[in-house]
Amino acid sequence: MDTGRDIRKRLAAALAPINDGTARTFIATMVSITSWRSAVALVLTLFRSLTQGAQLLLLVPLMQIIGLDVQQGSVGWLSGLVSSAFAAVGLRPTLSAVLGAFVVLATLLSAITWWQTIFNLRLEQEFVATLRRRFYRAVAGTEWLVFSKIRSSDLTHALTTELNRVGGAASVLLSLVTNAVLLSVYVALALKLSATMTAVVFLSGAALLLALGKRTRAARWTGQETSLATNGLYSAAIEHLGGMKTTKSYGAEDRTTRIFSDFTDRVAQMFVRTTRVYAGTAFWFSTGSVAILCAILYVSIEVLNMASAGIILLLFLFNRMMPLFSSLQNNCQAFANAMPAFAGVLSLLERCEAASEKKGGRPGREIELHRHVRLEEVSFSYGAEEKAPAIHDLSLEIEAGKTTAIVGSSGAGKSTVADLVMGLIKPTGGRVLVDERPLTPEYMDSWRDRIGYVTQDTFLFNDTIRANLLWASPAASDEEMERALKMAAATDFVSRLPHGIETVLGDRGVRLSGGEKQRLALARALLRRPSLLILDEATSALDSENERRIQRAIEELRGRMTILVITHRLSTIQSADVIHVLEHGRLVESGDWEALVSRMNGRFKTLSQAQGYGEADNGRRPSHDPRPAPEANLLSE
Ligand SMILES: Nc1ncnc2c1ncn2[C@@H]1O[C@H](COP(=O)(O)OP(=O)(O)OP(=O)(O)O)[C@@H](O)[C@H]1O
Repeated sequence: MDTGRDIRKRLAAALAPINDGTARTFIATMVSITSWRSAVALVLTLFRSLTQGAQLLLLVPLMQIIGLDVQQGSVGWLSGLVSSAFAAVGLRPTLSAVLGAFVVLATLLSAITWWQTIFNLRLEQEFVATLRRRFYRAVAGTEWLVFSKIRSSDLTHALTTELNRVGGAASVLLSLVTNAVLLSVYVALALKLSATMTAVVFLSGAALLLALGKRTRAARWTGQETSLATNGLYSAAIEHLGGMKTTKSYGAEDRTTRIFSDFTDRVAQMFVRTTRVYAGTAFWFSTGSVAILCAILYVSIEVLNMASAGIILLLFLFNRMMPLFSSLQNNCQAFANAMPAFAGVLSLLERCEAASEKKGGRPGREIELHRHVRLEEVSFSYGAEEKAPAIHDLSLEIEAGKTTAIVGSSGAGKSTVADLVMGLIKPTGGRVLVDERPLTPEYMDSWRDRIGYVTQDTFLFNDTIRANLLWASPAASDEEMERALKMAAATDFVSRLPHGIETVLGDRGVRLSGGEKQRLALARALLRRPSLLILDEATSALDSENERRIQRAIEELRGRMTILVITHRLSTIQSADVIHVLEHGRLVESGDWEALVSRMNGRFKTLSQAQGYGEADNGRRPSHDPRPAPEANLLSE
């Protein structure tokens, strides 16, 4: 036989899935976000439960009216209570008064339920929206290096599906509290009627809960598996849709469809399993409830010889209580099922918050670029697993008002230098200085405000061109936008679009060609009138005509703006004031074009010759088309 300790242990095990740290954190988070609204929800629940209890009590005068004896035992006490309530409002418990009261209470109950439904839904949505905003802010504020190591599909999955499930958990929790309060009201009434019978029902209910505790654990397991399966489905969907062109060109549609189908099957399987757990529970509860109700009837009539009014009232009460046990069990399962989603969101959130970029500082911490950006013996490693640092003891200068180029083979560390200059990553050794001021967190907002950054991987919103431009510089006027578009050689194609600057761009700007997108991204950067314009392979998708136009525009900016060009293609940097050549994260050569191409056996000279720049005219005029197919780029190793 189970000892008290055994039962306590089993009870703790049954409740473990909803009573662990995650559940406690969930409740604490929900209460802290919804604050006083949680208290209002509780008060509404209490009102609703009391109204339902009062409605049930109206059975007592009704039984009296149809001729049952309601004066015996505890029913007599309840009958006295109801009569006093009627007397308090100056009525006698006649049939019409009782039915009238019933209608009033039913209307009140419907009104409270209606209000509670909307209130709880708002509460749930507010909770999820706040959590979602907090999550997004944490993600956006995460240090670049940490962010770049998190799978974007994990973040998308957490922000969408998983946070929806967390919202579901909030709703379940509210319903769990409602059911628990209602059950307490019924229990209080039942105790008044028959302590013995209530104890029997409670023990039976508890026994059922214990017996089905395994199912709550199963619900948590299916919850975990559902999180994994939907996460897999998300990343597969994102990867497969993003790579559809490659898939088609490889004729691999069937293969990717098969991979995708596996994920889909897994998700379907997990949902079926979850429902099976719920359905099993419902089966055992309804069967158990009937058995318990029969036992109650038997004991009340045969053993306790209870009066008929008491039996009817108890039957009504227990008939309402048993589904509440079942609902509680269901709530527990659904809550346990959603907890892995919350745990996953929380773990990502904590990871992002722990790696939050410490920037912002005090107002007035302005930084200006008047003289130069200087890298002083800078080293940088992406992680302990890296064999050699990405940047090694690098010292170089980006002079204000000049155009500086960084060239080098693929993986030489060019983009890492740009990230260091922007302060997106911190040197593991050495310093980055702006006008001899170390680039520390308190200057970061001011510094980034002064940067225009254009990459090869252009990112445009699914919105109008105007909105895309204003995103970078919200106060820009129409004239400024036009000027920026002109400087980026984008005026022609924008004016040819159906609605000009008001044209809505498709998903990631798909309606535009790669070169058009790059020109818009450049216009957006120029609109900020940056002190430092960083072009990281920014003209890689442009044809020679547009590249020349942009180069001309950039040349017109000379002296007004500091420009850092990172490129494979030497055609874009012929007029750069200084060219730095990187190799394996080290600086191997620096100088202007003439100086570098005239250096015997110089690395740059070799590179320029490999790209078709001959001896004639100081190696400026390519001996053949300097623009080979990108994959044949001769700077790549
Ligand atoms: N987020 C990252 N995590 C780990 N290693 C990285 C990361 N980004 C870059 N690296 C590594 O650092 C080195 C320098 O990369 P970087 O992107 O700066 O080179 P790059 O010269 O810009 O190359 P490319 O011209 O091909 O863009 C490479 O070996 C690369 O594998």
